[in-house]
Amino acid sequence: MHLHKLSLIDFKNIAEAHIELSPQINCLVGDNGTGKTNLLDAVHYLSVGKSGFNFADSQCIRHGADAFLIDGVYRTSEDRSEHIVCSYKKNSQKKLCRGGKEYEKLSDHFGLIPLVMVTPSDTALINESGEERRRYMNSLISQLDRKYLATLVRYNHLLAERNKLLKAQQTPNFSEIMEVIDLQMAALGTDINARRKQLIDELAPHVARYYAALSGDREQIKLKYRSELNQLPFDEILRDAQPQDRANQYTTRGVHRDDLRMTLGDYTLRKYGSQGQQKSFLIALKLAQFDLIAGHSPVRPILLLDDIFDKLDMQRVEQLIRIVTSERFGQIFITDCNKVRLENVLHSNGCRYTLFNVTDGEIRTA
Ligand SMILES: Nc1ncnc2c1ncn2[C@@H]1O[C@H](COP(=O)(O)OP(=O)(O)OP(=O)(O)O)[C@@H](O)[C@H]1O
Repeated sequence: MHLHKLSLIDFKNIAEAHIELSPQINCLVGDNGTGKTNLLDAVHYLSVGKSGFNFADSQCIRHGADAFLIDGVYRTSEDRSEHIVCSYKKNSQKKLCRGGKEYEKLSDHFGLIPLVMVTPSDTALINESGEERRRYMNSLISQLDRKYLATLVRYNHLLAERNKLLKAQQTPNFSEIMEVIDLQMAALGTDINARRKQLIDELAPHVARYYAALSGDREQIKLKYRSELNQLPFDEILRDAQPQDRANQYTTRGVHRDDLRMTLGDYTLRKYGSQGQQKSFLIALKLAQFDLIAGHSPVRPILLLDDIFDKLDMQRVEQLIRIVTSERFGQIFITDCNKVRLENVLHSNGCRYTLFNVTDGEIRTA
C-alpha cells in the first residue's frame, strides 16, 4: 500500500496542496520552516488520526483559518484504493473517514495504514524520563494487540484507586479493599509485563543488527527491558511494598515504574553516547519497529524520515539510504534542507525518486 495522492487545505502553514506521490522515494526539500515536516505530519494524521508531534488539532489549523482538511488516496493494489479524509473545524469534533464513512472511534482505524516516523524529536526517548519510554512501548504494543490498551487502561484505573486509598488510610476496611485492588493489579501488571518483555525480546536483536549496519560494524548497542517483575511475582512486590507505599501515600513499585536500558558497548547511551550515536540508535530502533510491524501486518508501513542528515556523518547517511532503499521497505518520505546533498546520496546509491520543492507552505514537483 502507498499514498498515491495527497491534498491539504489550511493544514499548518500549507494553505493548499495537491500532489501525486511516488510509491517509492519521495524527497521534500526546502529551507528551514517552509513546511516539509508539516507535510509529513499530515501523512501521520491520515494513519494515526492525530499529529505525530503532539500538536493539538486546533494548533494544526492554519493561522487565520477555521478548519483543516487532509485527503489521501492510497493504492492498495493495481485496481484497489483506500480513500481517507481527516478534517477538523474549530470547536467541533475531528472527523476521520474511510471511503466516505466516518469512523465511530479513531482506534478502529489503527493498523489500516501502518506508519513509522523518524524525527529529531525522538531524542526524548533517550533523554527524557522513563514515562517517555513506557509510552513508546505502550503505543507500539497497542498497534499490534488491541487488547493491550484495555488492560493498560484497567491497570491505570486501579493504580489511581490504590493511590487514593493510600491517601485515605483511615478508610474502614482499608486492608480488605487494598487486598482486592492488589489481586486485580497483580494479574493485569503481570500481563503488561509479559507483553512488554515479548516486545523487547523481539525488537532488541533487530535494533542491534540495524545499529551495527549503520555504524559500519564499529559499535554495538543493546536494548533491555527493565522491570522488577522480571525477578519477582507482582503480588509479592505489592505486598512487600505496602509499608513504604503507606508512608509515601502512593504506589512505589509496579509496571508503572518499568523502563528501558540502552547501552553502547558497556556504557549508558544517554550519558556516554554522542549525538550521532544516539541518533543512530533511534534510527535503528525505528527500523526495527518497521520490521516488527511489517511482520504483523499484511502491508508494509510507510516510512517517514524527517531531517535524517541531522547529526549523522555521510557514511551513516549512506548506510541508512542503502538500508531503506532495499526491497524490504516500501514508500518512503525524506525531508532535507540541502537538495544537492540529498540528490548526491540518492544518485550514488542508484535510487529513483520524486522530488518536491517546498517554499513557504507551497509544494511543487521539481
Ligand atoms: N497552525 C499554523 N499556521 C501557520 N503556520 C504554522 C502553523 N503551525 C506551524 N506553522 C509554521 O510552519 C513552519 C514550520 O514548518 P515545518 O516544521 O514543516 O518546517 P520544515 O520545513 O520542516 O523546517 P526545518 O528544515 O527547519 O525542519 C513554521 O514557520 C511555523 O511557524
